[in-house]
Amino acid sequence: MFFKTIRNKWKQYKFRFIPWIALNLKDRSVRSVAPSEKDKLFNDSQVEQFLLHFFENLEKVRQSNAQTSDDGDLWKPQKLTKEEQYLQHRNNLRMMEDCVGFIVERKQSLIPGGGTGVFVTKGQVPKGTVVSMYPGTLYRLGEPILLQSLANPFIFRCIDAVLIDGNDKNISKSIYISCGQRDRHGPYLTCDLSWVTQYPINPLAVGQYVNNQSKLFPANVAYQEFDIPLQFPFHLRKYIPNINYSSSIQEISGQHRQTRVVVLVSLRTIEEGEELFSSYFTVVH
Ligand SMILES: C[S@@+](CC[C@H](N)C(=O)[O-])C[C@H]1O[C@@H](n2cnc3c(N)ncnc32)[C@H](O)[C@@H]1O
Repeated sequence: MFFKTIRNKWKQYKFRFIPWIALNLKDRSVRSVAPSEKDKLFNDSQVEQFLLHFFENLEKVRQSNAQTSDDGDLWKPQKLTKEEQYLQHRNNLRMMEDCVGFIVERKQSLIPGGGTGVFVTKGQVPKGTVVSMYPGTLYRLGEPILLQSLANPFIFRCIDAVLIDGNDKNISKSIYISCGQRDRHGPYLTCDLSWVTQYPINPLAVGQYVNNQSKLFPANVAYQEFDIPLQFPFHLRKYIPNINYSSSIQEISGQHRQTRVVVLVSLRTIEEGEELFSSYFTVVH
């Protein structure tokens, strides 16, 4: 009876972040989304085109920096020294500025006690642009997330109840890396392992640090889900900052499970120096 009540309550729970974050925050203004919109500010093909374009540009930078011609598609970010990771990150930030006209980075939040936030540190973001991605391990209904989720403020909830653990530390980090290693094809990664470090290869993959809006700082970005299609180019999958907790090839059917990504889309023009704020309390009716 008790578990049934909890299960029903959970089914009705519609906010983006799980309950123990809600308890932490004083300002719980809700962003309400009508069913017809399905919370999409951008259509799926626009998100796909954006990601293809951005990842192709990351790939160009990688190829132009490849030290030997025979390393092909080999991707070993975890083998780089801290300094090499930093240089690679700086090159990719420069690419970001050329490619989309702005840069986003993590910095101390403007909210007292708000920890780290995400800022537009260069350029201007036009309304309706992908500014960031929410990285992490994807858990479908029934997959074991309880242990990782305890006191973890980085568990994001998709509209269809898929959970994303975007914590870059402790057990969450170990699980993400081991799922990424499990799903690699020989030397070729199918997700980005670097967002758990200080210097993500994909500079968009910092969306888990975006703080919740307040009266003083209303939301300027909103979350939007997108399932990466199976035909998405294999050589660009190494820039996707998400991985399924269960193997991407389903045991029973042998079918491939799609990878979910969550992008953060600007709700208005965002100027250089502004911090990004979302609504943790988006409710979809
Ligand atoms: C998903 S994390 C965001 C990243 C976080 N700022 C950090 O440094 O790790 C969510 C946590 O950030 C903090 N946070 C987010 N929005 C906030 C706000 N408007 N005011 C105070 N703290 C906030 C709360 O501690 C919350 O549990």
